[in-house]
Amino acid sequence: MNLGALAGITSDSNVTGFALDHRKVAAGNVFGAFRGARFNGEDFIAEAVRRGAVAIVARPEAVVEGVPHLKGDEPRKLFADLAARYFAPFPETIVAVTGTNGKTSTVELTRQLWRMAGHRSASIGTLGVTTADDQVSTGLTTPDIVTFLSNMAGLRKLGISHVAYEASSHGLDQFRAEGVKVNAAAFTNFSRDHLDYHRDMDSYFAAKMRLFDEVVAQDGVAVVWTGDPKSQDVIGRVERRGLKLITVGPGARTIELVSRASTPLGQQLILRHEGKEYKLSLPLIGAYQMNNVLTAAGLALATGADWSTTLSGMGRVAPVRGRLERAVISRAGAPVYIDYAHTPDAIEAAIAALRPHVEGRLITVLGAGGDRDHGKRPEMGAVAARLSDVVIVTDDNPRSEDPGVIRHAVLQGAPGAIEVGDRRAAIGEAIAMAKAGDIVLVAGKGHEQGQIIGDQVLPFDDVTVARECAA
Ligand SMILES: CC(=O)N[C@H]1[C@@H](OP(=O)(O)OP(=O)(O)OC[C@H]2O[C@@H](n3ccc(=O)[nH]c3=O)[C@H](O)[C@@H]2O)O[C@H](CO)[C@@H](O)[C@@H]1O[C@H](C)C(=O)N[C@@H](C)C(=O)N[C@H](CCC(=O)O)C(=O)O
Ligand SMILES: Nc1ncnc2c1ncn2[C@@H]1O[C@H](COP(=O)(O)OP(=O)(O)OP(=O)(O)O)[C@@H](O)[C@H]1O
Ligand SMILES: N[C@H](CCC[C@H](N)C(=O)O)C(=O)O
Ligand SMILES: [Mg+2]
Repeated sequence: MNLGALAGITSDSNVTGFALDHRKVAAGNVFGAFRGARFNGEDFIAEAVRRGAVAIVARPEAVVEGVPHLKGDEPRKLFADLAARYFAPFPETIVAVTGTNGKTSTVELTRQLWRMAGHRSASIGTLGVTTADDQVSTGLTTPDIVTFLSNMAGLRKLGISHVAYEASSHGLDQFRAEGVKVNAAAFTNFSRDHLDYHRDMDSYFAAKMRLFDEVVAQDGVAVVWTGDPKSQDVIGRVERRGLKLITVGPGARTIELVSRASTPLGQQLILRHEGKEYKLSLPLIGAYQMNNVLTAAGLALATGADWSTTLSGMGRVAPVRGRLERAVISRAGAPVYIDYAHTPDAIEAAIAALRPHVEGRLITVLGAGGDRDHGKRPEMGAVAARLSDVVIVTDDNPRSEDPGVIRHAVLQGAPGAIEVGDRRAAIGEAIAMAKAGDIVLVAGKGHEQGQIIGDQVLPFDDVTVARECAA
């Protein structure tokens, strides 16, 4: 593609791609030079040009010599828009989900509901790029903008018409998922996380709200879960911008949750839609999974699905990997659940999901990630201690930090807890102590396949380890 046509300048250069990292620049690439958390990409401009970059997208103040300088006050946004022109076309129906917890679950459930309605659908998020036939990991929840746009274009080439993606606060803040038309955007909930990256809760919330204020199309739809303290705030913004609004949850206008009762294998819901009541047997346990299913149903309706197809789809959803996944039943008869809870609110939601099924004790195994929000550690410990009968504090991706220091921080909130650093030993101990009627919850890693220690990723899968410990 011609640079002149792409960027609206005079240039005959041929554009062969887009690069964010100067080490990945190939001849003919447009290089985006951005200031990041660790490096200033502007320091690599000269090197990128030497490697064959045909244009540089950077702040007006940056120094660019030898090739056109495409200037933007928000250079990541400009880069995204140019890259989108290069990678287009994209799937015709695209929706995004934000919120502290529930994004992965909601995009995956949306993908399933679309599929059951006869569409070729995909999701992009923490689990990678998922289609009906395949799952490919990208390493991040919201991939970098080049990966994001090339994946979107690739999905369209595969014949996928519907895509749901996770918009993390980092991703929104760094313009990592822009340039495609977003037909609908959903809000799941808001609570503490990522205060290592965002200054405070207000700026964390503001980052998420870019999805509704700027990213979703002006003729798009907002889907809001009503059961969160921040829901009204989101609804207010959506109404001010004049977006169409779909609400789901308690007191909601579109899909109202009238009542909910746990059943051994799931939950029985009464829903109200357009004045009529419907009974739904949801094959997933836990209130939080119901929140995500209803939000996914809101997205399905927002993108043209009819109610009866959506309702019957909700009754047939398959579990999401690593979210309240029952790994094994121990020899003593205690079920062992794996859940990706890694925030205080998520620990509370995961425990609340299991409580109705506990006859004896709830034994929770948890840790907290290294190089992430420090303040959430004692809060996670405190929630686990308050709501469980036994707590075992262990390691969960210590990354560059001393694992003992992280455990100590979690234990500050859970003074009576048992400390077992090695995660396999901790899971083993929980399973060994569990009796019939007890339930073991192993929180924090869900679908993850590795334990990150320093720069190494050691193979580790909670589900497999739980099965091995129970064997
Ligand atoms: C803090 C953070 O979000 N960092 C992400 C961000 O990096 P950055 O822009 O700050 O990059 P930087 O390393 O400071 O470098 C600045 C610029 O110089 C460039 N550079 C850098 C070095 C060099 O030699 N040459 C070069 O060109 C970089 O490519 C970059 O463009 O942009 C990069 C590319 O888009 C991401 O890979 C990187 O994710 C890091 C690895 C990460 O761990 N991110 C996590 C915290 C994250 O994003 N998590 C969220 C939320 C999780 C959730 O709750 O779901 C996610 O969406 O996954
Ligand atoms: N609607 C919800 N309300 C409260 N907690 C939830 C909700 N949905 C999920 N959770 C909790 O959060 C965990 C992670 O869920 P999920 O992976 O869907 O969230 P996420 O927002 O994608 O997380 P991440 O920020 O890591 O990408 C679940 O295992 C569960 O413990
Ligand atoms: N997307 C989240 C995942 C956390 C998962 C947990 N296992 C951890 O390492 O803290 C993050 O990167 O903060
Ligand atoms: Mg996720």
